[in-house]
Amino acid sequence: MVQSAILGFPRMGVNRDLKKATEAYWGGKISQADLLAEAKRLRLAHWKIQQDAGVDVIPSNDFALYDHVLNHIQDFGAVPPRYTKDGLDLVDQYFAMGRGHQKNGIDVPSLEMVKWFDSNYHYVKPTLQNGQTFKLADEPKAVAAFNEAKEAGIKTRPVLVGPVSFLHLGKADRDQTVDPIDLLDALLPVYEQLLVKLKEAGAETVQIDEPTLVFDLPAKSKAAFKPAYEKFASLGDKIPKLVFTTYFGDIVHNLDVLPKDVYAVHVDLVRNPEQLDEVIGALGPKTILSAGVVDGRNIWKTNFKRAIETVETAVQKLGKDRVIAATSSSLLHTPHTLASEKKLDAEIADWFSFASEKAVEIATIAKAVTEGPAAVREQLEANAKSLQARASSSRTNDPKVKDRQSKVTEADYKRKSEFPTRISLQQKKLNLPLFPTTTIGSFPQTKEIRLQRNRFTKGEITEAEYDKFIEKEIEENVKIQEELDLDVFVHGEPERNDMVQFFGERLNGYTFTTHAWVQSYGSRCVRPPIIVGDISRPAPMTVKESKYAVSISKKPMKGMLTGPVTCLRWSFPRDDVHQSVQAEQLALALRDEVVDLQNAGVGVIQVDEPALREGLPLRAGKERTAYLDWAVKAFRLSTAGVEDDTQIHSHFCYSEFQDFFHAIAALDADVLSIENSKSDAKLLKVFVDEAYPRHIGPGVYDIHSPRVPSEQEIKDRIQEMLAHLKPEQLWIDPDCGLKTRQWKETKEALVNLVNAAKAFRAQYSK
Ligand SMILES: Nc1nc2c(c(=O)[nH]1)N[C@@H](CNc1ccc(C(=O)N[C@@H](CCC(=O)N[C@@H](CCC(=O)N[C@@H](CCC(=O)O)C(=O)O)C(=O)O)C(=O)O)cc1)CN2
Ligand code: MET
Ligand SMILES: [Zn+2]
Repeated sequence: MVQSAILGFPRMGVNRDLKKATEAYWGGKISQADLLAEAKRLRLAHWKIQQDAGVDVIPSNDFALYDHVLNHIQDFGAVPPRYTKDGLDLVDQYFAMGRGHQKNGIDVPSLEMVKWFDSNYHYVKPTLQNGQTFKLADEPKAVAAFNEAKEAGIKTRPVLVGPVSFLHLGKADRDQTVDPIDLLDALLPVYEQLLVKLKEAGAETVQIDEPTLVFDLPAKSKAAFKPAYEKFASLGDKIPKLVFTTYFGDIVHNLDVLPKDVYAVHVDLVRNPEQLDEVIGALGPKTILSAGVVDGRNIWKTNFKRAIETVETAVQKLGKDRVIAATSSSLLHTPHTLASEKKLDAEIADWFSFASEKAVEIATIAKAVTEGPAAVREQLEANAKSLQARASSSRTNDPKVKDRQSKVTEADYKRKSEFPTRISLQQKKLNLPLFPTTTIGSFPQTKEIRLQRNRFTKGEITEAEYDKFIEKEIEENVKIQEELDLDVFVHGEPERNDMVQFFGERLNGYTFTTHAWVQSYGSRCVRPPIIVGDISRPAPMTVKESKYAVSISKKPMKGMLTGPVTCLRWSFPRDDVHQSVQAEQLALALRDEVVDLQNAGVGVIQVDEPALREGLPLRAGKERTAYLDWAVKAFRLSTAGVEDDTQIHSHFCYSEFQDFFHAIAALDADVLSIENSKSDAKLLKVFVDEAYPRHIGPGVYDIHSPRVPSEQEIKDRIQEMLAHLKPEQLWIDPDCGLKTRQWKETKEALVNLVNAAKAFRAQYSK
């Protein structure tokens, strides 16, 4: 029979229960025992959902209190010494690595956190030492979770990040020179012990995630697969059978290192259906194919007909016992359940499927193949009807939008003059000092702000009352910035629930949800709005607040928008229209907003594109070139409508600019602010090597953690930057927006930032 399998389930719970519990624990409101009990309750609830849906293979150890890669860092004894020296207990040590720890005389920043492949999820980077040794934890989380499920009568398949991916996704610690992949021999014994323990606990199979196989790997990483999996093969029955799992791309270019003697190989056939034949051809003689046919990254109902055909194609070649029907990746990237959405238009809701619904889908698909379509006739018919209704719905199509797109010309992508002309006009108007200071946009989203917004959403206060409240917040933000003596102000974004959802709620062509939360990092979640049709702007979206902010401040005020590519990437996009078309529609809507802001007296406008880098196709080549072309064009289309003396800023909070520099330069933004504080100034080198001519503010401190950087630390950062950049092109700012921070630490950090900038200003204007 064809089994159904899920590669991972969202962790937050139906009401973001995990978020609430971890934040309550951090805030000292619940005990560690309470937190762990809540986590246990959630794991069990999530296994039950999958069991009730009829899923055959249910994952365990996909759960994490903060991040699953961080779980491995701790369980493998790969904790950098700065987190072990203070004697924190294991849970607090774990959170210290995730978010830093500054309490009772202990002061450690967090480990670096970066994007998980091309998703909006972030993982904690394994951060390794020269001569790193590994040691398996006394109670590895994978074993504990397996046993926990077993006690509840549920047999699960533990999930591990594989050794090659664990190392490849890691890095050498600051001042260390080790190439992580060289640590393979040191690491493998820990996997062996862990796999043996899982086998002893009763695990028959283990899902071993090696998604790095989808990359163009450096030779050393690629060569590491063979010894690693030969080692596992040599352990025979002492360890569970391995399901070698890849996702988010095709593995055709790396088939020469695909292990032949693993029990099963999983591939993502939603992203890359075309790899099916070649992968089958490269399987070992007994290896099972796990076919990823239900999308782990989007919320559209699965096309049953197509998914079943794909699985059947595999069955024809391999037989029913050598095929598993699975989700394409973990369902981590999808919301918990559609059942929570009480306000969605019924017509549109019928097009969606969230994690809990996908569990039913994958079980249905497996059943259809095993028992024949008659066994699930009703489900197949209902599915075909939904898909047909969506395809023919008038709500997806807007001829006016298409007409405007057809009229875009080359001139629309270009500013009136080149940068040197623009910057001198801007300088005349703005009159900024050397090393101008600014922030990235948002100020703390306080409990009070959320509460008032919640009351407004529920109709407990009127729009006028809510607007008044927001004005008061803006006023307060301006006052604080005056006191801090920053140079370019922001209004603070108090009116925004999220930088993407806010725009989704104001654009035609979008729909949005009330409960469809997806984990972004740690306890932080996003509610991606859903693009269902052609996009247009019915009315200005941000002008009211920015105009008000301008009217009450003596210093230049920066308007704040989310760029077209980021709006696209952090939404659930349509799957029936190419992403470039959706980006262009967003760009045209934003272009009107940019011009409206300028005409309302906003002289500096920041168009954030933090997701531009994350959208870069994972492999170099034609696809990447094409992406960069349309993504850069979308940004330029959204910003090029302004006069020369309007200063366009853009912001990027994900580093790794090496393979990406030319695209950033091609945006032609007057000022860039980029995340830098954790990347050891190395990333700046590319800006020097390429003689980047425009202005740039590499972040001087990490905002993801409540830790306050000292003035000296910030000065050291600035000094490092000056080794690479000219004083007249340097701006001083934090790494990213401050919405997740408390006011206390925000003010303290910004005081230090402004003082550091002033010290350099004094030094350089002598
Ligand atoms: N979309 C997106 N992706 C991104 C980022 C981003 O800002 N947006 N930033 C980067 C890092 N990721 C981040 C992701 C989320 C958050 C974040 O702060 N999320 C908030 C939720 C933001 C939000 O939508 N807030 C809503 C709803 C708030 C809420 O929980 N309301 C309560 C009720 C109010 C209360 O009493 O608190 C409820 O609904 O139950 C609002 O402010 O209106 C959180 O998890 O806490 C920050 C950074 C990368 N990716
Ligand atoms: N303007 C946005 C903010 O400050 C940019 C955030 S990028 C994730 O919140
Ligand atoms: Zn940012």
